[in-house]
Amino acid sequence: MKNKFTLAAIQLNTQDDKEQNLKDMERYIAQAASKRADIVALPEMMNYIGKDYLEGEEIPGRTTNILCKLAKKYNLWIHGGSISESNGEKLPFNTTVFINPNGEIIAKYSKLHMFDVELKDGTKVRESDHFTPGEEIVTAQTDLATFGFAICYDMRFPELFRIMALQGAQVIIVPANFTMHTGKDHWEPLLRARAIENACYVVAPAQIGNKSRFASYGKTMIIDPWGNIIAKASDIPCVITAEIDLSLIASIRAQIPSIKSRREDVYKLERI
Ligand SMILES: O=C(O)CNC(=O)[C@H](CS)NC(=O)CCC(=O)C(=O)O
Repeated sequence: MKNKFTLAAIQLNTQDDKEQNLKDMERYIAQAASKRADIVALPEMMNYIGKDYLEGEEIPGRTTNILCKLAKKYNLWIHGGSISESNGEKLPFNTTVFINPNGEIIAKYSKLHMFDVELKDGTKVRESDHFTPGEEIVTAQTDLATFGFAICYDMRFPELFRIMALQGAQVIIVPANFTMHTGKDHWEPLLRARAIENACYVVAPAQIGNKSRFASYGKTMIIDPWGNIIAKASDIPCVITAEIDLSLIASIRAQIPSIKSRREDVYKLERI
């Protein structure tokens, strides 16, 4: 396994023109490849955000087939930020895919926690009216690193990240479409806390721009296991990159053994 590799995160302003969104995704993946990225990650709902909800795509399907071709063309890993995944007669899942450089989908994750809120700024969202929550915690061991997967609102649930860290996750990818109202106060502290408490990298590709339901906060960022923000996007659609050095994880965990010194004997949480 390489100890160091280059990770790119894409910030998008996805709107309700799916054809344009797919073109934008392709353009920014090409840009990430030109920056010699080994892996590129895209934001939540990367192919469509509109006032109504698209019906879901099969996986594999049109959007993921495009990503698989691009992964092979550019010989890189692609973490496909989420799309609406069809679920038979039921509401679709909000699902991300993880694609290897051979263009194969090796993992997929459906968002566990549904964003059902009424915010002081008037933002009212009921994600559970439009999506079915996932049922599984997903990590993937690869020759690059061991990755963990979450989506957006999931980042408010530290137990999910702790379980993925205990399952060996070294880099946790959290595609998002955060609201401006919550993002201005919570985005950075939540992401940095998940990185610090688990001594792992956290990568958050985000949506930016005004959308039909709420304005998106943006601030795509890559955070190291110490909690330093090692790359952060301007408020435009763009690609940011950072070098991932997995040896940092071991050195930080040797200094601060917060994972090892957990009091499982006291917590008695059946799941962990
Ligand atoms: O609805 C769509 O089009 C795509 N899905 C989203 O944008 C989701 C659900 S509305 N957004 C969030 O979960 C924001 C979480 C957030 O902002 C927080 O936790 O503070």
